Amino acid sequence: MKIFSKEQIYKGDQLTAEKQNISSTELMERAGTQIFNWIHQRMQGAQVPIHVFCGIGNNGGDGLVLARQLVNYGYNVHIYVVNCSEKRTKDFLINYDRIKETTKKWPIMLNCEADFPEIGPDDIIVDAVFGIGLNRPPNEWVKRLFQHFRASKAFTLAIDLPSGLYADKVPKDENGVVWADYTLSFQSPKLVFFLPDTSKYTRQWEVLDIGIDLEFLQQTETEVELIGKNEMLTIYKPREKFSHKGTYGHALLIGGSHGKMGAMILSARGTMASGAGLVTTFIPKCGYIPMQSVVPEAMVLTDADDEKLTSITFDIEPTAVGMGMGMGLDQKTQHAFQKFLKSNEVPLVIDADGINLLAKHKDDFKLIKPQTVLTPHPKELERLLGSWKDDFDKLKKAKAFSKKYKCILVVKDAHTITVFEDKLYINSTGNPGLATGGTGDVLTGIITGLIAQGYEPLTASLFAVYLHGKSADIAVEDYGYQSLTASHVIDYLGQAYLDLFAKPQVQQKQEEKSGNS
Ligand SMILES: NC(=O)C1=CN([C@@H]2O[C@H](COP(=O)(O)OP(=O)(O)OC[C@H]3O[C@@H](n4cnc5c(N)ncnc54)[C@H](O)[C@@H]3O)[C@@H](O)[C@H]2O)[C@@H](O)CC1
Ligand SMILES: Nc1ncnc2c1ncn2[C@@H]1O[C@H](COP(=O)(O)OP(=O)(O)O)[C@@H](O)[C@H]1O
Ligand SMILES: [K+]
Repeated sequence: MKIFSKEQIYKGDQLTAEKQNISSTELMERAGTQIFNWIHQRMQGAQVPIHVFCGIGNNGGDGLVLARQLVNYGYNVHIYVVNCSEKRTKDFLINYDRIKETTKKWPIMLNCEADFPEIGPDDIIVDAVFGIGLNRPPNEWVKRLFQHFRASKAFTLAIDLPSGLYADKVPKDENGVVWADYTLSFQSPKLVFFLPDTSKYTRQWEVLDIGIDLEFLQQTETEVELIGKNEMLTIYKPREKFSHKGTYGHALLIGGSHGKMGAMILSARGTMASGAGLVTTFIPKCGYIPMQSVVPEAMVLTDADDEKLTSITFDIEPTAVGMGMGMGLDQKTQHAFQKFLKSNEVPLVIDADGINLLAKHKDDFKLIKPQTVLTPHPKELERLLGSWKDDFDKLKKAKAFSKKYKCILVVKDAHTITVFEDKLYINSTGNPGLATGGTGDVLTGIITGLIAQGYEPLTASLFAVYLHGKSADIAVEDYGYQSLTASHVIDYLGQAYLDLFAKPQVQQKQEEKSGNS
């Protein structure tokens, strides 16, 4: 799913109005009506007090359209105008007049803290104060209004995005933002819903279709994309009937050290489960027996050293290499790693201590070949890029790094973001059950396995991150967040593949009723 920028959203609105020959007021009517339909479908006329807080821009206009419809349908609605600026938009004013014609209970003007209404914990707040047009921090009293919302504990539904949140930067003061339970966003979700600094401002979100011009939606290239099942179905490579293990590549995994062989075992199992034809591991001698015993499907090559890697040499011809898992930072390992980077021509994934070694020897950045995949967690990313001011600064630095070295950066987090040059791909699967040792090693195994099978490195990264998270989403149903382990992610990977083609439950039920299968 495309995530449009603020500028693109404004352009889409304008183009839609022109092409569909409608006014911006009619588009606002559509937007507000969609919000109303969403609420009406769930509330069915229930008389819970609904407090609609409208700003003076178009977000406030949406709120007024909604409030008018709620009044018309007999809801218990209280309407407020958050009178924070003289600059009211045309469509706000039109809808302000319309609401005055609809009800004698005109909107209440809020000008300061003394005007704040009482809000009960079982009431509903609709936040239509600011949308994507916010261009400076709200006034102090408006910030206090947002805190008043939060203190009330009422269910808070934000329109388009929680007020006080910018579409393209991180707000400085968390008290100056509405903490929404749910956000109904027009046209596309906003990037800020997925970033560690700002995702806390909405627990859940949903996109409402307001009939923006289809051609515009399809043809506009966006910098950010949300990756879900639909995107993955188009890149999935089916297994051929007359195929054999040679068809699906030979993955080589390099890493491990005394006490950290588990990382390599998890990676190897992840690679195998991703569908690679053959897997070989290159590890220090001490890992030979554990690896052979736990992963009999994988072949093992060993370093001359017992405890660490000192010289990476092999006589196989891998189709993809994944390295760095549990590898350690010994100087001899560093030299072997550097030498390997210089000579390697095979598509490469670098993780964990591979990234740490690069970060310690920044001169080696130049050895990163185009299309190399790096999979840092936040701490490794910081070692690689230096510290950042906020999430937007982090993404800017990540894009610059990717552009400079033409590499793919898999920035791991609750919503992993894969960065390739100027594009950001946000993953939609995964859960906090993954916050446990070894899950990253499994991910590297899966990426390597997919590249070995012929997926392009970028596609392999996106698909692996998606499958890894999906597997955890399925496994968590059986194990819960606390007991989910990296091994479960491997065990459920098959379910994640199968889920790609699972029919949505509704469709399945309909087909069962009509006797289809
Ligand atoms: N396709 C879409 O997404 C559509 C969006 N619409 C709505 O339009 C919104 C954008 O509307 P606007 O551009 O009018 O802007 P908003 O209503 O989001 O924002 C605030 C308005 O107040 C002013 N302002 C900004 N920061 C302020 C501050 N700190 N204190 C006081 N005033 C401030 C701005 O000049 C702007 O006019 C969207 O978020 C959405 O709710 C709909 O009406 C129509 C369709
Ligand atoms: N709260 C979370 N929600 C979703 N995914 C998470 C969460 N925490 C961690 N993950 C995922 O788990 C993996 C952890 O990787 P990493 O930190 O490298 O672990 P390790 O080095 O122990 O293998 C990443 O894929 C990351 O995106
Ligand atoms: K809002």
